[in-house]
Parts: sequence; C-alpha cells; structure tokens
Amino acid sequence: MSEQANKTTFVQTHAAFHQAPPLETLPKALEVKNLNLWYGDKHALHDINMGIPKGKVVAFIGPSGCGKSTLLRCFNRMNDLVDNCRIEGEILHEGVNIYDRSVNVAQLRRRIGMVFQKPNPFPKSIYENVAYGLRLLGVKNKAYIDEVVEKSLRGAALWDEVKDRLDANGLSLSGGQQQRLVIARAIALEPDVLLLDEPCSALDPISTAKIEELLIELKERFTIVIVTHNMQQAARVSDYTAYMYLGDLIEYDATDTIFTRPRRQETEDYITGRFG
Ligand SMILES: Nc1ncnc2c1ncn2[C@@H]1O[C@H](COP(=O)(O)OP(=O)(O)OP(=O)(O)O)[C@@H](O)[C@H]1O
Repeated sequence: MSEQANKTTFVQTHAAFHQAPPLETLPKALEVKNLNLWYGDKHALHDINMGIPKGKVVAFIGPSGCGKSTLLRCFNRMNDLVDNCRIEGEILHEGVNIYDRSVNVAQLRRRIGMVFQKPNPFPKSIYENVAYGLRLLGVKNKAYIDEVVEKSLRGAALWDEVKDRLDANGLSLSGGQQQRLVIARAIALEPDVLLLDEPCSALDPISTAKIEELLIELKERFTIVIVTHNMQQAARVSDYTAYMYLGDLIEYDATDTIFTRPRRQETEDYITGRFG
C-alpha cells in the first residue's frame, strides 16, 4: 500500500470522520494573538496566533518539550503560578483579554476548567468531589447540589458505576474512574472550555477508550482542548489538530487534513513517524 493510502486508512479507521468546516469560518471560544512566553531567558512560545473553535475538540500534538502544555496552561492562566514566567500578547475569551488586569483569575478558571495528566480527586467522598465547586461558590440548596452532582456524574459517564456509593472516598476508585470523577468535578461548574493535559497517559486502554468516547459526547456542550502524545488519539477524538515544534505553531488545520495531506513537510515527517 502507498504511504498516502496507509495514512488515509489510519485516519479513516480511527476517526469519526466528517467534513470539518474551515477554521476561519467558525465562531471562536478563544483567540490567541501574538502570544509569546518566556521561562526566565527561555523563549518557550513564539508568536502564536490561533483560534479555538466553539463546540469542537482541538488536539495539540508535537514532540516532547515543544510547548503543548505551556500553551494549554496559558488558556486559564495556570502559568501565573510559575515564578519566572513572562507572557506577551493576548488571549481573548468572549472578547476580553484574559491577561487584562481586571480579570478575576478564579472566575476565569471556572469558565475554563482543566483536567491534568494524573487524576487528582480530593480525599473526600465522590459526592463532595463533584459538589466542591458549588460549595466554594456558597451554594447551600441540597436538592440543587444533588441534581448537579447526578447530572455531572452522568455527563462524565460515571453515574451508573458510583450511584450506590456516593459516600465512598474518591480515591477508592480506579484510575480511569478517578479521571472521570475529575471531569465530573470540572463540568459541574458548566465551564465554556475544558482543557485536558494528556488525560489518558496514566490510564489503561479500556479506561482510555471510555474517556475518548466521553470527549466526543462532551463536545456537544463544551469546547475541548486536549494535549496528547498519542497521534491515534488525536485522530480519533479531535476535529482540528495543531502541530507544534520547538515553541512554534507549525500547522493547524482540520484533523483529517493534518493526518492525510498536511501542507508542511515538518508535519508530514512527524505524523509519518520519520521524526519525533
Ligand atoms: N516551569 C518551567 N520552567 C522552565 N522551563 C519550563 C517550565 N515548564 C516548561 N519548560 C520548558 O518549556 C518548554 C516547553 O515545555 P512544555 O512542557 O510546554 O512542552 P510539552 O510539549 O508539553 O512537552 P511534553 O510533551 O514532554 O509534556 C520545554 O523546553 C520545557 O523544558
């Protein structure tokens, strides 16, 4: 089989493919403008410009150290927590630059939630893990909290597995269940955007498949940005893929375009495994 046919088969067998509209035609949940980031003297992101389309899944791929997680963390200002980190440029969320002084970072993180590589439930009950954000907001109405907990656990495809043991400690769940619990915790606050930093890298293949199915359901309600090392995963779950290399955004397009007919040679070399 030719290399092109090989790639096409790879993508067609893995992705729920449909014709993705051109990126520039879509409304954006986030818009990155001339974003540069330094860790001390190290220039880690170079003049990034991109839009994250609403209600879609965008995957960031690229070799280790290319800046995928750094860019993802910019979207809810997690890099503010890094001492020597400096950022120039803008990221617009609903027309407001999230780096504006007037932005309340706690509120921003409620709208733009994040799930990390290693599942990190709190050492509390399953129920309290999901109710946590509402409690922080001062919500007291038990019936309302019950409703949100159930809806969020259903939304994270975990309800049936835990509905009879909501008082059990979140840490007693399996790794894959813990990751879905963390997703339930994030979606309980009805964010606009969910950021996922390699959410399956600590999980077995069955748990990974469950999370991937879940992402495809969740994009009906949220915009999703996922960092992944796994190209098959990017092909399976994402509508658009961004390829990064050494702090540059090399190519960003519909996932089927990136995997079957990339415009840049660097992307082609990476996705065909000649590099990276
Ligand atoms: N807190 C930090 N301080 C200094 N340098 C950092 C810090 N975090 C990341 N870097 C550097 O910035 C660059 C981008 O790192 P980043 O973690 O964003 O890459 P990545 O593509 O997500 O990598 P990986 O796939 O290995 O997670 C790397 O050179 C990394 O060493």
